[in-house]
Parts: sequence; C-alpha cells; structure tokens
Amino acid sequence: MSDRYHENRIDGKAMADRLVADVAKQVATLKQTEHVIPGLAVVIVGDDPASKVYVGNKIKRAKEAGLNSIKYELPENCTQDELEQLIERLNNDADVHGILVQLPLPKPLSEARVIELISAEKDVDGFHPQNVGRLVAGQHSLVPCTPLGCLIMLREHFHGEAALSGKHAVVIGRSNIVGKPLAQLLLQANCTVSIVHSRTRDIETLCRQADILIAAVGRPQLVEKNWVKPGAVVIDVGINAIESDGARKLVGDVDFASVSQVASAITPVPGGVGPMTIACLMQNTLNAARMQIQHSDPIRT
Ligand SMILES: NC(=O)C1=CN([C@@H]2O[C@H](COP(=O)(O)OP(=O)(O)OC[C@H]3O[C@@H](n4cnc5c(N)ncnc54)[C@H](OP(=O)(O)O)[C@@H]3O)[C@@H](O)[C@H]2O)C=CC1
Ligand SMILES: Nc1nc(=O)c2c([nH]1)NC[C@@H]1CN(c3ccc(C(=O)N[C@@H](CCC(=O)O)C(=O)O)cc3)C=[N+]21
Repeated sequence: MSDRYHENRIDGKAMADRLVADVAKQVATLKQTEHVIPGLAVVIVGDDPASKVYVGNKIKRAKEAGLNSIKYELPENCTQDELEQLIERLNNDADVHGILVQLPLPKPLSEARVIELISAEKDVDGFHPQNVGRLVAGQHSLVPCTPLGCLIMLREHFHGEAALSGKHAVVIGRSNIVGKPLAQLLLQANCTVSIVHSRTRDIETLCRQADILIAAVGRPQLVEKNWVKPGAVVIDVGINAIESDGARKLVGDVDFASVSQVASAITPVPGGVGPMTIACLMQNTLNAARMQIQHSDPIRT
C-alpha cells in the first residue's frame, strides 16, 4: 500500500531538456530567417553563493539553447545609480533582448526601482508592473519563469490544459515571484484556486482539499503526508539548503519521502521545478526577441 504510487515522480530535468532543445531549434530558425541571435543579459550583484550557482546554470542553458548570454557582475557595495546605469545601457542595447537581475539584491538597493526600470519588452522575468498587469488581464506576454514552469509541468502531466479545468488548486505562498502569478495562471486554466499563507487558519485542512497542491513557501519539508489528499498532484517549488549528517543537501517545501506515498504525482527537489524555471527563461528570451523583431502582438503562452 505504502508505495501504491511509486514511480510517480514528475521529471522536471527531462522536461527542461526537451524544452531547451525545442528553443534551440527555434533559435536556429530565427537566425536563418531574421539573422538575429537572441541575447540575454544576466546581472548579479554581490557574491551570494546560491545566486552564483543559479546564474551559472542560466548561462550554461543559454549556451545550449544557442542564445548569446552575457553575465554582468557588480560588487556587493555598488550603488543604486551604478546598477541603474547598467540597466539603462542594456535597455538601449539592440543586441540584448532579455534582461534578468538576480534577486534578492543586497541591502540597501531597491528591487522595485530596478524592476520598473527594465524595459517591459526585455523583462524576461515578467516582474515589471506592466507585465504583471497584462498577466492579470489575461493578455500576457512575458510570464514569470517559475510559475510558467509549474504550469507547463501540469499541462504535460495531464496531457493538456483542458484537464486542469474545474480542479481545485491550492497554492501555498503569495510572493510576487511565485505564488501570486502562479495563482493567476491556474485561474486562467480554469482551476478553482485557493491561496494560503502564513496567516491562514487551519492550513492543513485547506491543503487536504487540493487536487493540485503547490508549495512555494521557503520552509524545508513543511508539507507532510497528512496535508495531502490521496491521489493529489504535488508541485514542490521550494529550494532549501539544509545540513543532514554533516553534509549540505537541497530539499523542497514538501517532505518527499512521506508525501510521495499518497500523491499520485510529485516533483522532486532537485530535478523538478528548478530546471524548468531556467528552461522557461530561455523560452522567454526567445519570445522577447521575436516581439522586438516583429513589434507584433504579444505571444501567448
Ligand atoms: N524552483 C525555483 O525555480 C524557485 C524556487 N524558489 C523557492 O520557492 C520558495 C518560495 O520562494 P518565494 O515565493 O520567493 O518566497 P517568499 O519568502 O517571498 O514567500 C513565501 C511565502 O510563503 C508564506 N509562508 C511562509 N511561512 C509559511 C508557513 N509556515 N505557512 C504558510 N505559509 C507560509 C509567506 O507568507 P506571508 O506572505 O504571510 O509572509 C509567503 O507568502 C523558496 O524555497 C525559494 O527558494 C523561488 C523561486 C524560484
Ligand atoms: N530575478 C530572478 N529570477 C529568478 O528566476 C530567480 C531569482 N531572481 N532569484 C532566485 C530564484 C531561485 N531560482 C532558481 C532557479 C533554478 C534553480 C535550479 O536550477 N535548481 C536545481 C538545483 C540547483 C543546485 O544544485 O543548487 C534543481 O532544482 O534541480 C533553483 C532556483 C530562480 N530565481
């Protein structure tokens, strides 16, 4: 009984490999037809080791996708002005189609000001207020990478978006980066959406009602077996580094060992949402380049 649902992992790494290969094909076509190579600028401020790992992964994947990628490293103590001057320069550089500023920024830099300064059509993170507004209005063009990665995983798992219709999706977490935009995407996919957070009462009972449960909390292994309805699909966005037997390891916001006994499908950490986030960044950079070339209507996801 305990492993009724064994072999129920959703393989984010394999899906991400396929998505990047698909982007690479489309990039090659764009090169031939439009003589343009999409360019991605990744800006990192300071030397947080985790941020360095993620940025390294992004640059590696960009190479695989055939994109031009440039990394800009600014010192921890750089000023708001210096950072903003770099963004302005990238906004005006025709070879740069996508700009990503790795978050969080060291104090006292203003994330909100930087996000607003990035040209909305180069905002491959989808964090600019104009892109947030478009997402909510259902006219989205550049959608935040992690929520988009989660949606693509669910679409593939259910063999199309139609199967999401009417399902109860519970999103744990309400950040601008993950929880809120993801709830919007699920709503547009006709799910019934609940968002729960640190002030929610009886969170366990609410989570147990979910057909699709998504954890984006930042609390290692918070979600346990008794939070999950048997047969539910669980997406674990969390990336938490913990010490276990003296070694550093990555775990999600879900207790994988216990929850995988009751879930019908579950994403692992590592190898789940993380790789899909980066693959979606490549897709967004391609979409941004296309929009800039054609000045056409936004591409729907
Ligand atoms: N796989 C990937 O590509 C990515 C992974 N991540 C990971 O996802 C996780 C979430 O990231 P992010 O959204 O940026 O985090 P934030 O810290 O910005 O948001 C966390 C959310 O969880 C809520 N929360 C915190 N504690 C609890 C609790 N005990 N019970 C219920 N809700 C709680 C908070 O509530 P409140 O609003 O009330 O404070 C908040 O809404 C992190 O582990 C992060 O590393 C993030 C981005 C990309
Ligand atoms: N402007 C901005 N955009 C982001 O998209 C953004 C950000 N800032 N700041 C930090 C978060 C976090 N994030 C991750 C991306 C990939 C992995 C990833 O590839 N994880 C691998 C493991 C990586 C490892 O070994 O550490 C995996 O889950 O398999 C993780 C986390 C993007 N974020």
